[in-house]
Amino acid sequence: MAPPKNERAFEANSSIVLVGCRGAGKRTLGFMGALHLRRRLVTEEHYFEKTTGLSRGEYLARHGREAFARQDIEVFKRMLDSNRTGCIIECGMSSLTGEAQDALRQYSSTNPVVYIHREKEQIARHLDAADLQQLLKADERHRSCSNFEYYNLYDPPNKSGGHISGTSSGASTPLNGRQSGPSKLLSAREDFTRFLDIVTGRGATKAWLESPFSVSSVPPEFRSYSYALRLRLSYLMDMDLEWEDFEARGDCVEFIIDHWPDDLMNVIARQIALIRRKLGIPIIYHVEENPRGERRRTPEEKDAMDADLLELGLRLGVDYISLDLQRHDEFVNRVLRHRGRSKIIGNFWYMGFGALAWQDDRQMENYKRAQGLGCEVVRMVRFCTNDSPAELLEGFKKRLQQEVPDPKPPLVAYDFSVLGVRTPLQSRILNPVKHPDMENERDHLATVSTYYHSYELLFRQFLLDPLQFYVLGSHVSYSLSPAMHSAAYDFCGMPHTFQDVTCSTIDRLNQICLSDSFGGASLTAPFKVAIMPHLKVKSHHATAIGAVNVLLPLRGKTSAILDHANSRNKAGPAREFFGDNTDWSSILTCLRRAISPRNFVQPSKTTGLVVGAGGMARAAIYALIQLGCRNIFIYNRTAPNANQVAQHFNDWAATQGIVGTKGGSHEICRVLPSLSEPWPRAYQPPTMVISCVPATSANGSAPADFEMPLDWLRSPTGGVVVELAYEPLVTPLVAQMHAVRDHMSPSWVVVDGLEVVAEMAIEAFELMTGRMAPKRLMKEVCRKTWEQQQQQQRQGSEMAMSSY
Ligand SMILES: O=C1C[C@@](O)(C(=O)O)C[C@@H](O)[C@@H]1O
Repeated sequence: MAPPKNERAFEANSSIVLVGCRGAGKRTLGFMGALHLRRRLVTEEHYFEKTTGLSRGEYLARHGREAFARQDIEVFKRMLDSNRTGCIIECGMSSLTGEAQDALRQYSSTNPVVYIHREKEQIARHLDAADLQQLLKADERHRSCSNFEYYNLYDPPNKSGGHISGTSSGASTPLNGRQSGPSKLLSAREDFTRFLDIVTGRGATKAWLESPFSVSSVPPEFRSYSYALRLRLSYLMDMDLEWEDFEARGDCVEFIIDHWPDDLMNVIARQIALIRRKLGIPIIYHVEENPRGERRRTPEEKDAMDADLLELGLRLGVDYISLDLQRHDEFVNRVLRHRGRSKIIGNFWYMGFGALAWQDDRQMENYKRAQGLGCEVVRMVRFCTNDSPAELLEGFKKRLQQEVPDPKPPLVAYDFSVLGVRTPLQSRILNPVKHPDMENERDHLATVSTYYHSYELLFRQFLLDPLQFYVLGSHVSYSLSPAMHSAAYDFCGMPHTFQDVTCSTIDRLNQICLSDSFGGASLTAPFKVAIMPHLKVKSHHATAIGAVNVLLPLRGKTSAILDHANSRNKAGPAREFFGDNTDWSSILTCLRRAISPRNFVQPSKTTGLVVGAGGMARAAIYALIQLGCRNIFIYNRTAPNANQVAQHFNDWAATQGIVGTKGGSHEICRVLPSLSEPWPRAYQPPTMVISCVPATSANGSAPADFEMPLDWLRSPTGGVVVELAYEPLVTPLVAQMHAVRDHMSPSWVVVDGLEVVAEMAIEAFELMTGRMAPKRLMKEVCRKTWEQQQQQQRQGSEMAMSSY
């Protein structure tokens, strides 16, 4: 049976329309979205004024209500019509009228129309109490004229200094109690830009092209092993764990709607937004047929309500929709027609006694039907007593391999009993798992296994191998990486080890890397640049920067990258290696997290300053370029080295068509020859400063002791200072910025070296193992280990003093 046509497959460049009530945050999101997608922002208000020469208020006052209404709808339609591609369109109050909604409904057959809504209390802050109820009621009508929905979760200013936000965790509190203070609206920006990547379909492709070994570039159904963390709505509404506790507990979340609280649609939208913000992993959206506490429904009632609930999942742009293929064709077809970019998991669940046996031909027919309908994954699950030996399922999988033509959608298949899934490894992908501390007596399917146990079992059954990982370089005995990575292995049930090995020759590095049990290495000086000519495969970023700090063995049996990615955590000979750079991405994450909305990068204005000219300075420059900064200054004590780095990036930028925004030469990097130079008057003072020089003496040279000349510190909107050194943690620059913040300008944010180094280890762990890192844990271990090292050093020097 051929699948019905997908009616929500839009061209990637189609303009995206934002509708919703006042106070929902459309303007801010529109602005962020336009920057992210590099599109033009069209606002209804501005368009009206541009078209009629009058503001809406003026027009109303001058021409009266009726003429205004006529003009308003006409301008509204013209705005949509003349901006069909390449824009983000923010609708104002007009979208509350019936005629405008009809126009939107029609527009939504070719373009994404996103209904933006949020917590009522947040909207109430922008409205009179009298208007509120009426407006909120009218606002719900936006659902019927849109085809996407975005819940704009409140983004509170960070008080504790430690929150998880999507793929990257927030800042922890530095030891002196000062916080770097992640920027307000950071999570909103991350959430919304990720949502837009889903709507436009550019997310996965981008991740894959840029860093094919990153966790997000291999979808869970294509990993060698993957696990779905089951989270029920009934549990989430009243959970006794914190969101942070769910970090790195599954490759994706299966969100199960098993309960219908009041205001169900909005509750679901909010929970999806929370899962995205807090865990940042793909979501499988599953609607349970018999929700708890509800009366038995007729089949017609079931179909109508469940189709609406599934439709909501599609509108929210979830990654996977779990679709029961045993439901009526009409029901199945409606979901398939509206699937958009969500992947379909075609389900055949046999829940009661008398489930079809694996050897029954109808099972094979079921699989083929799902394949014919274009399902991206097929999930076949059987309830059994205890009469189903493992060989039967294995036999089914073998038969399927032989009988069904390619391309075959990945299969999830397992038996479960009243005690849960019978053995956790029946299915290779999307096995159900639970959190170890989660009490949920209703969830038979997940009562047995946790992510930790399932993974540990893979190693115990020799499906995966214990490996050795390293940090390699000439000064690594101080490295915090071994403690962070080891803690993460323990957390994840991986028997790997991570050691620091001091070495400085390529021969020695080779010796280590050629071992069959070599898992990967973090590289530091002198290898970051020296290794480049020895690597056959490098990420696009590493090539641009000219430096590598993460090395992975390539053990795939074919040359396909996916095959190599799926050979991680396995031993064996490796003749080729892959190099990536997480220095730049960690700096970028820290900058993004700390930069205030007032200082969001504007290519034509924003200025960045990088101090230093080594490998890390290169990564910092690249991070600034990736953020959109086109005016970058380099200061280094030895100016010729800075000239060389500037030259490298100016040459590279020219090949990419990236140009500076000021001066005749269009160069993006310039060198500041001395600290006594005044800040060049043609440029704004920097709002992003990244210091990449040691604060203690290294290799016999004097410590850099860098501080910002006061003339360079005149940004009226403050900015961010990222200090990469953490020996000592309060470097002269950090101390200076704390003083500036206390006495001159509180809008400077300081990111210390431990925050960046923890981020580097987190990203390296994910590349090396292919699994999400337990970020909060790694950050805690980073600070604790550093404190212990400091204490040991203090004790050491006290002992040395007393022996005099
Ligand atoms: O600079 C750093 C920190 C590091 O050297 C460490 O010790 O953790 C590891 C390197 O890969 C990274 O580039």
